[in-house]
Amino acid sequence: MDEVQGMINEIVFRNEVNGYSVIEICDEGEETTVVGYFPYLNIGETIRVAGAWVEHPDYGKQFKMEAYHVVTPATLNGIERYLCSGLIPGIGPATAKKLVERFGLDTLDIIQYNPQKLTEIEGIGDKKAQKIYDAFIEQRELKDIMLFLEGYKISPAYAVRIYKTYGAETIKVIRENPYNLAEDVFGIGFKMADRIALTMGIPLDSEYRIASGTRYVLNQFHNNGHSYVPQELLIKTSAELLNVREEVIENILLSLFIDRKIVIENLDDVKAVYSIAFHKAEVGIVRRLLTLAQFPISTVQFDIDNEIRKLEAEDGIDLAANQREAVQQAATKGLLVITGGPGTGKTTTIKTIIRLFERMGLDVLLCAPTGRAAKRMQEATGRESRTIHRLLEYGFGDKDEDMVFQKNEDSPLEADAIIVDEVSMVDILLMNSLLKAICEGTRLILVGDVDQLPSVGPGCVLKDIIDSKAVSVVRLDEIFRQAQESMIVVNAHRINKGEPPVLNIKDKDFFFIREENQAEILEKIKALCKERLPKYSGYNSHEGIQILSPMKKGICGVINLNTELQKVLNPPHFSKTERQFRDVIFRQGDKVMQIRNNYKMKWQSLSDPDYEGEGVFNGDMGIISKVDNEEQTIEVIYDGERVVKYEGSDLDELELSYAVTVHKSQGSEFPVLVMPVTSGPPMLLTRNLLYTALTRAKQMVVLVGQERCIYSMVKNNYVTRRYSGLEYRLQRLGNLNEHNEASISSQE
Ligand SMILES: Nc1ncnc2c1ncn2[C@@H]1O[C@H](COP(=O)(O)OP(=O)(O)OP(=O)(O)O)[C@@H](O)[C@H]1O
Repeated sequence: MDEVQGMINEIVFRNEVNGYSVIEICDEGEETTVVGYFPYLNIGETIRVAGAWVEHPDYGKQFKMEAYHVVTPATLNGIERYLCSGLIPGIGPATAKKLVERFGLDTLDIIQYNPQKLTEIEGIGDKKAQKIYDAFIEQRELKDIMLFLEGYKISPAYAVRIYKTYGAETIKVIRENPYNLAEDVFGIGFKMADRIALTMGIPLDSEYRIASGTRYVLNQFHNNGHSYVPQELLIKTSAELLNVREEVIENILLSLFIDRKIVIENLDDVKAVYSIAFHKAEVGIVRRLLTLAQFPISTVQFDIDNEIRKLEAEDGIDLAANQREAVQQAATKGLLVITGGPGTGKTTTIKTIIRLFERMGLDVLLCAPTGRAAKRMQEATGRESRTIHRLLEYGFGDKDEDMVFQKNEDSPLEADAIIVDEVSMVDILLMNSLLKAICEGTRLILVGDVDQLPSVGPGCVLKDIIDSKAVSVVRLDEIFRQAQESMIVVNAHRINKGEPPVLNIKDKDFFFIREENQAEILEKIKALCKERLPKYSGYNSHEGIQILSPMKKGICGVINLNTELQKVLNPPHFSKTERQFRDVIFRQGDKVMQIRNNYKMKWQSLSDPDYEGEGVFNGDMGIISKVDNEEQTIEVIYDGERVVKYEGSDLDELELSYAVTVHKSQGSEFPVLVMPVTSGPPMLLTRNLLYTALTRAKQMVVLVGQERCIYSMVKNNYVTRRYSGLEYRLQRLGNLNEHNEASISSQE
């Protein structure tokens, strides 16, 4: 085996997922190309590589790495290049130069052992010195962890994620129980954890392995929207994954049940297996909903019918019979559900309910599951509306670091009425948390469109509540004349009933452009967004025009659409800085979306820099206003007002958002919507998805693709079944309560 040594001059190519890299190393002016799977690499570092010389047909002589180790940079040039390679936020080329000029070969030791001295450099204060120290230590730890994990064939990209979860504890946690990885680290499945465990010598039939694997399968079902899993299905799936007999799983389930790690319950004729949290949530929702529904609400002093008539006269509207019914019931019942499709008057009804409640002197709180939905509700009603999380004061608890809802059964919401919009997006955990904070006697009004896609999290709460018939529901089904003018509304209702949409009526708002293949669809969408739609609609793709796609992958999937649209809508320009993060380039001027709720992320007001707050939420869209490659930060302005600074791996939470998936668009509305319609997985291309997509548009819809795909989506009434016990429990307990009431009154 040969050996070469040199300082890494350039990383010519790197696959972040598996670590395969082509690098240039330099030793005393002599350059060598080295290729191989490097878990960890940094410009400026010197490496010693063992391997063999090979001849590449295109690139000539290269050194193929078999093994290598890193030699800490030992020359001034090496240290400077190492520091400004993008490794440490806060150190760019200028700072690196100053540091090396001042501290010479001791620079890295100073950072590691005496960071206070860094403040001797102009422009570095205490805060920045601390930041540099933290990042440096993090890099050192990360390097060790990457090398450790490489022994188990874990790629650098996963190694970073694992490190982000466990920090300096990583190696200890994995040695203790590698199966923790599957539960704790986003994107790591049981199989990867299992591979590590088996390599570490844990036997195939270890009880530990079987229990972890079975719980992992159960969690997978929860992640796919199920509140429980039928026992038989869980046993079968787990036995297949773990390659053991079904009896082994059956025994493990029993011991997990005895140890109170899971719940097994007979729901009618199904043996349902739940994780504890989901079982608690489901049972809690049922109890609390029925309590609210059955709590007597007194309105004797108030002539509600008369008051509604007065409101109608003042607003110059004539409520439809079921709208009036909804307003009356909202005032007289503890719990009411209002459901209806687009244009059926939900917002008008909510507004009337609020006005009536205000006249009755009731305190009303408004909320919705996402920031965008809450904002829309606020705009439509002219009253403050918050996200459910904000309403429940989600934040750090007194005792520990965990985030908790500060509003709960011990500190309930103080209100006479609470109106929740877009309830179809609320999952069982959030619904339970909300209900915990609502006292008996507070009126709860749940509003939503039951035909929308269900929540991302487990359960189908709105549908189950409605189908159970255990609580009062008012369905709004009349499309008002004003709404009928819109083909978006008319077509949404047609699609919901399984009828094909009517396309391209002159002077209307629903367009279809025929393109046969995906490459042409993509080109057409690019042209539409760049030229035609901005001219025609007055909006642009940064503001107002939104592309939705059913899929993430493929030519017309969100990932490729964003790459391609960025090229035409925000191309590189000498005046715009940019930064590559994993496979994405973030450029000044790009439209981006936050993809996770982050309650700790700080923002600053653009108009008043002294005004600050915390929290950026899943689905928030903004524009990149600054890319600072010296500080290694990216600034995003949300709603033209809140400035958020992303550092380092925060960028994991940011995506380009010229195009977003239909699932991500739930709860949002856009003036103009463009969507590719082309073939794809039938489980995805459903009526429900098309309906949800179209109802996001307010002024114009443009579908680009193949008519037959639209028709097959309309016909595809496949609704993924979600295992949920909510409807069953509501029915059973609701009936039981009714029965008890009836028997009590007959005894009286
Ligand atoms: N009783 C009514 N009489 C006449 N017009 C009405 C009535 N109720 C609602 N409308 C009108 O119908 C249209 C749709 O109503 P609204 O916005 O309340 O429906 P929505 O269900 O909230 O719709 P979307 O879900 O699309 O926002 C509006 O233009 C509204 O003014």
